[in-house]
Amino acid sequence: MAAWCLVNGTPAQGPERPLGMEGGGNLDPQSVAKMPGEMDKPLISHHLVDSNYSLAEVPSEAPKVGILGSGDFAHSLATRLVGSGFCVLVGSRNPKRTAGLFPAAAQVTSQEEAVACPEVILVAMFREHYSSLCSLRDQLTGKILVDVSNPTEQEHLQYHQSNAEYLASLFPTSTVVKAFNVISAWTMQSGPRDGNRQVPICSNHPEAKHTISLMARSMGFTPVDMGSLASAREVEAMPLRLLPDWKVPALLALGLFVFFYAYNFTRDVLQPYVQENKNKFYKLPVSVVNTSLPCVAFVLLSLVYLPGVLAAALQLQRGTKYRRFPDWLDHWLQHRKQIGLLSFFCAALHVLYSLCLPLRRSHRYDLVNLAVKQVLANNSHLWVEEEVWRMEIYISLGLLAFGTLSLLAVTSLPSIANSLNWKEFSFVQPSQQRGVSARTTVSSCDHTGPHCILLSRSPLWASWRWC
Ligand SMILES: NC(=O)C1=CN([C@@H]2O[C@H](COP(=O)(O)OP(=O)(O)OC[C@H]3O[C@@H](n4cnc5c(N)ncnc54)[C@H](OP(=O)(O)O)[C@@H]3O)[C@@H](O)[C@H]2O)C=CC1
Ligand SMILES: [Fe+3]
Repeated sequence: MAAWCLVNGTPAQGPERPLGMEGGGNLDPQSVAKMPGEMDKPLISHHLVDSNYSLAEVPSEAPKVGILGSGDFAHSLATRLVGSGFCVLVGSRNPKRTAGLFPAAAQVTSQEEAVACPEVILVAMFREHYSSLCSLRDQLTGKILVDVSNPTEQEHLQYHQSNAEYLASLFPTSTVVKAFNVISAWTMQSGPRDGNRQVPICSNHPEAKHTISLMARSMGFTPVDMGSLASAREVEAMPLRLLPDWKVPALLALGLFVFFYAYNFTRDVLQPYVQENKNKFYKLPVSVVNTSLPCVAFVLLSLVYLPGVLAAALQLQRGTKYRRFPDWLDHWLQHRKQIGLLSFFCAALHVLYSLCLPLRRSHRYDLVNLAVKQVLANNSHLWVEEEVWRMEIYISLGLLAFGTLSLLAVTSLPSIANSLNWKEFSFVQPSQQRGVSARTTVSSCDHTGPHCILLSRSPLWASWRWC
């Protein structure tokens, strides 16, 4: 049995640390959720356990959280909450059947018992079953109900009221908070990783929102305040979106690839066939693809830098930088990161394809044919100095260019970009510090320096925003 427990910051027991609980290790002892009415109790700041942790070992002062439902998400929530030092009560319609599935530290009981003590109840059920909880309305009065549900696409279109607002309408005497729906059961259980730490939270009650924010933080997530419960519909739509920012850049890359593929096919395959009756159709899967990829990469890379130049030219022409850009330019500026990463993707594919070229049988036949020709010509030493140098330099420059592009791509990862300061970032992505995006019109600013320039530093190919 492994447990590592810090009570008031003091290690209480042995050092084993279960896999997947790293998020809990980031806890700031001061930021752990304190439930209402528990503000003066000793703080359990850090509590990592494995699934064999028994209930008896959860300190009695641990903040209590109830979970209604015993499905996949309830199980992940319970595991994560137990690992973060909470005392968890799971309310099931059939506790005997489901008890064995939960960590031993979580108490699986009836729905009535699970909601009796805790001030915070996580409703891990589907919308259509919310009404089955109405019998608990009196017990839930004054408590915080956290709606973690995600509608299906069809439900999202069908209902104009979000799941959270629906829950609030069923329980008008409780406080409803929307949270955790964007986190998958797997992430919830294994702990937050880079990039998916953010938990949008909304509610009409700031105090309840604050409580759930602290709870999310103590579970290793980063709460994002989304305002009132009216935003719940937007929050529920988040998991339904499929790469929304990538649609236009991906279509652009595809369009460019089709164009260059058609051009290279006509030039390298069709033209020799028509004019010289040479069959070079074997080039379609590798050679033509490989010739098209760098063209796409180059054009995409130029499209990353072009809007910054256009924006600067527009500002020069207008004589001011404090006016909005046209919508098309603004969208273009905002999609530079995606376009840049697609450029990197095409360049990486080109490198791989190029490395595989000598593996092709056609290449081996070409080499053998060349050797035979040399023997027939009685030429024992083929060495064209210029060709040799040309190829050496070509490969070296290609690799250097790819290395530079990789650096741009790596520094565009949020975790790395966030660890760089302004000077470091502008050193790596120099031309981008002057990239301009001006959805922002700023009225109260002296516009004198970088402090007014940097509104958002989303990575990369640089969505640095200037006012
Ligand atoms: N799975 C995931 O990755 C994520 C899920 N969610 C949300 O969490 C909620 C639960 O999802 P998930 O755990 O996957 O679903 P499951 O189907 O695994 O679990 C749903 C649970 O609801 C409980 N329940 C209560 N009343 C009823 C009823 N009348 N009929 C049927 N079941 C009832 C059941 O528990 P019992 O029988 O013990 O009462 C059941 O285990 C959903 O709203 C989902 O959108 C959100 C983010 C991620
Ligand atoms: Fe090349």
